[in-house]
Amino acid sequence: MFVSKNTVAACLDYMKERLSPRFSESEIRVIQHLAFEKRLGFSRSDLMLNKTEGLSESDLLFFRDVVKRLLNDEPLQYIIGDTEFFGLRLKVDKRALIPRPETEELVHQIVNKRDGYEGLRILDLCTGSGCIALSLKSAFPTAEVVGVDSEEGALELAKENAISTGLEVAFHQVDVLKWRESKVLKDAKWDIIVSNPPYIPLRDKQDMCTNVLSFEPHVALFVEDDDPVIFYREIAAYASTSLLSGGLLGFEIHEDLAQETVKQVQEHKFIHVSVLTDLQEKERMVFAENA
Ligand SMILES: C[S@@+](CC[C@H](N)C(=O)[O-])C[C@H]1O[C@@H](n2cnc3c(N)ncnc32)[C@H](O)[C@@H]1O
Repeated sequence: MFVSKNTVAACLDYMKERLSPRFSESEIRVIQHLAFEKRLGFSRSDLMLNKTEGLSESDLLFFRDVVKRLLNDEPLQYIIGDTEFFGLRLKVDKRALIPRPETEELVHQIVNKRDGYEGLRILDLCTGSGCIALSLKSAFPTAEVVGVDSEEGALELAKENAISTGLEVAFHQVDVLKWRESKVLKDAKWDIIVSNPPYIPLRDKQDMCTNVLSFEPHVALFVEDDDPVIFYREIAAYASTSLLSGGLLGFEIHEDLAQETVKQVQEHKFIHVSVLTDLQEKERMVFAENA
């Protein structure tokens, strides 16, 4: 037994006591809410109103495991097993990167830029969990949406997310850096190409948190120090041949690499090239249109 009384209140106190050296009060409230929502389907108000309710032994084990894994630096989203992204509940696990709020901003920008368009053909390169592709399908129900990734595990997860959200997106295994050899990409034409590719130079590893480094797939994060914009160069080259005239190219980028990314795009004669900042005021997105 790890709490004196098996009640919701005692369990909340236990979580707070164990987590408070590492997490702020507001973070602990989020953790408590998500853990109780996952295990017992509690809303925030259920949590307030049911403090004297009893918990079973297996419930207590669940909450103890959540605490243990958090103290072992595992990201909360992997422990809970899902996350919310653009209003969709998506499964997440170590097969793919946890979708980030900045990426949600990228999706919002695309939706704003193409609001009201019908029958779009949309390609999401380096799709991971499928978060961008599925969000765009939910925003543009008449669109044909394709997501590609090099990793089998990520693609399995993306397909599971397509099933659980009921959104029809086709996912394919493609090495984006070898797009010239891809049957899926060759000869296809698109209205929108979007990508959040790996963009962290390996040298930045030393400054990164353990919960990212020890749990998230490195293939999703890192690029070689000597060519950190390799994905943008290849994707811009592909997009210049496959985006329709006026088609939109949208990238999430490394905050320090905006100008280098813009250069890759400009070399392919795109027009209306712009850099947008995220909510943290960091240069986070590049947009351009095919001439
Ligand atoms: C930064 S993650 C983005 C995942 C997802 N789009 C998101 O925004 O959360 C980059 C993704 O690129 C994939 N990737 C890495 N190298 C690749 C390659 N050569 N071709 C295609 N996908 C690749 C990784 O598997 C990973 O899923």
